[in-house]
Amino acid sequence: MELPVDFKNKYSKLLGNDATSFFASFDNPVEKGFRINPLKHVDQLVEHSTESPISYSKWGYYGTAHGKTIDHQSGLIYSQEPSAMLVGEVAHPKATDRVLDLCAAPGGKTTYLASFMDQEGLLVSNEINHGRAKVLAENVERFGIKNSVILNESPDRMEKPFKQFFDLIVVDAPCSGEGMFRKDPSAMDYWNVDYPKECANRQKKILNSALKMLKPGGRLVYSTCTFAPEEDEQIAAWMLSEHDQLKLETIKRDGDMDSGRPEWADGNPELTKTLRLFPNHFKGEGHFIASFKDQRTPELDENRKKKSSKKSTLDKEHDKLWTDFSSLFLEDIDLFPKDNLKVVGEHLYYLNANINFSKLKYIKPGLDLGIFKKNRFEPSLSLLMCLKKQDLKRAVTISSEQWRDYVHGEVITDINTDLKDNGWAAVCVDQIIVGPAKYVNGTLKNFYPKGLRLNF
Ligand SMILES: C[S@@+](CC[C@H](N)C(=O)[O-])C[C@H]1O[C@@H](n2cnc3c(N)ncnc32)[C@H](O)[C@@H]1O
Repeated sequence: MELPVDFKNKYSKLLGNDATSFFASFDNPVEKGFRINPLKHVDQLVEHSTESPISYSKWGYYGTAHGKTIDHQSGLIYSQEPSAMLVGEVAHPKATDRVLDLCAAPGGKTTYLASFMDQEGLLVSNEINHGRAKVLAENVERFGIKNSVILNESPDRMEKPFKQFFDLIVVDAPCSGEGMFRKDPSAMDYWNVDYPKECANRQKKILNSALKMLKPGGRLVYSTCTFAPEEDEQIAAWMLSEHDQLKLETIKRDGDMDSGRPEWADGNPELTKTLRLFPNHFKGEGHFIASFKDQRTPELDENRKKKSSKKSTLDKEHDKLWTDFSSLFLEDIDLFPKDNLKVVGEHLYYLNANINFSKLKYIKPGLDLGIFKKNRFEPSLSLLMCLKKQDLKRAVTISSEQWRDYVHGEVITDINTDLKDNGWAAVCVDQIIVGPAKYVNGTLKNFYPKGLRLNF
């Protein structure tokens, strides 16, 4: 790979004897990986092998994730480069935390964080770029994250509505992307020797906003996919010197992981608590991670455990349509307590938190359960994706050959089911829920979203 001359000069100086193997590693193949989604509670993948587990990731495996498969399309797996998995591991939220993923698209870190949270707590995923935020929403939908909000905001506009709100914030910052040169050589096109400094200025702005949203006592995990000290150790050093309340937490390292280099910043020995991944030492792309803890005493938050009153906040008509649907479709209608439901436009959303959306641009103000259409309720793919088969009263199992016809958008005719009445059904392949359909006189009318349909 032809690396920029200025890049080679810079890292020859910084790395000394190690520079030769560092540059040589850019000619090695990219390491691929995928993760299993624990929210799906499915024991076995259909099309992927789990022979090569990644030691430091609870859900990670080496190997390629294939897109046009039941595993991927139903959210059983998420394709992620092995180094990026470590960011989620370091962040490691508690199930009940309020978590913000501030630079979230396409959703690699968000889906990792959700894996720890077991559908509890609150996960707000924000992406500044509208097109990328839409992709993020699709990935969150497929992964089946129940307690999710997706925003399309710039971090500074979030400071006020979310003042000291989050227990954990992940800033997977936009960066000069040097660690991705091998995976995506086009990242070299906009690289120049001053680019890391420009990125560092933007990172400081994003981090200042993030810190305003962090609760006293909270944690902030910062990561980049670049080798540039300006965006890595120097940003960590700046965080410590500008914000007295912050301390670095030691990130546990295996032998092939490097620590941050104090001498590449202000010499503060604390910086060895940060983590660097070099592709000539580690089986993955280049990454940097720092984990900060706010030292102040957490304030008690009395409003946190809002108890469900089972009282509907919906108007009478919407309440009836949802109740009619959910009592026929779900084993337990309290999976979505009524005081956490709200109608926005014609859509019904579930959200287990009080967020004032009036000044926020959002893609999804909660889990999109479905849409009200003239006297009926139509369930969404997002609703089905966050359920387990045992949550359902109405499921129809099809074969994996029929699945190809289903995601292609066809009516499924040759089915074997105990269902007697026509109406909504979840389409399943074994234990895996793959999407919605309407059971009509022995056939399945296809409601797989048009925008997601696949051609084989
Ligand atoms: C490294 S990527 C995030 C990857 C993501 N966390 C994942 O794991 O899939 C950085 C993201 O920051 C977004 N971004 C760019 N400028 C930003 C800004 N000023 N504030 C917040 N985010 C920004 C980019 O659009 C990009 O999606």
